[in-house]
Amino acid sequence: MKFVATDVAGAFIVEPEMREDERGAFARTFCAETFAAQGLASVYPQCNVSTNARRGTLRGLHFQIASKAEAKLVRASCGRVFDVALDLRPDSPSYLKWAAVELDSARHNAFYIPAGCAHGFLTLEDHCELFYQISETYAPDLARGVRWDDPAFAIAWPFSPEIIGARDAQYPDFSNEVVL
Ligand SMILES: Cc1cn([C@H]2C[C@H](O)[C@@H](COP(=O)(O)OP(=O)(O)O[C@H]3O[C@H](C)C(=O)[C@H](O)[C@H]3O)O2)c(=O)[nH]c1=O
Repeated sequence: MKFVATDVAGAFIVEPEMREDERGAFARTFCAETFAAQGLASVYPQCNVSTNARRGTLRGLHFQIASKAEAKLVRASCGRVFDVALDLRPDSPSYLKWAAVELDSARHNAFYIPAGCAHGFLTLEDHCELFYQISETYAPDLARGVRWDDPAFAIAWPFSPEIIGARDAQYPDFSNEVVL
C-alpha cells in the first residue's frame, strides 16, 4: 500500500499495490501493522456500506464529536465518487481546509479520513457503492454535519448534486462553536 498525503493533515489516499498474474490481480487493502506504523487508526469496530442508484447523489458532510470522533477508511466498491475530507480540528494546521479524491472501484483506491474531519461524497455515475471501515461505533447523539456548499469551506465539487437528503441540505452555516 502507498500512502499519499493530501492538503488535510493526516488524511491520506491509500493506493493498493496490485500483484498481477495470468489470473488477474491481488492486493492488500488494509493491514493493522502498516496503518499503525503510518500513525493511522488500525482498529475498525464497525464497517458500513452505502448504495447510491443515481449519478449526482451527495451524502454528508458528517462526523461524530468527541468521545466518539471517528477515523474512516472509505473506498468505492462500485462506481466512482468525488470524496471529500474537511478538517474541523481547531488545532490543526489545515483547519477548515478540505481535500478530495476520486475513489474508483476499478482502481481500488481508498481515502483515510482522520478523526475530527467531516466526510462527504458526490457520486460521479449511476450505481455507486461505498464501503466504510470506521474506528468508532455509531453514536447518533454525537453525530453532526456541515453543509456541502457552506461558504466557510468553498469545496470545489465537480457539479451540484441532483439528489441530497433534507438533513444534509439544511445544515446551518458553519460557526466555529462546533465542539468536536
Ligand atoms: C452512520 C450510520 C447510520 N445508521 C443509520 C441512521 C439512518 O437511519 C441510516 C442512514 O444514516 P445516514 O443518513 O447517516 O447515512 P448517510 O447519509 O449515508 O451518512 C453516511 O455517509 C456519510 C458520507 C458519512 O461519512 C457517514 O459515515 C455516514 O453517516 O442508517 C446506522 O444505523 N449506523 C451507522 O453507523
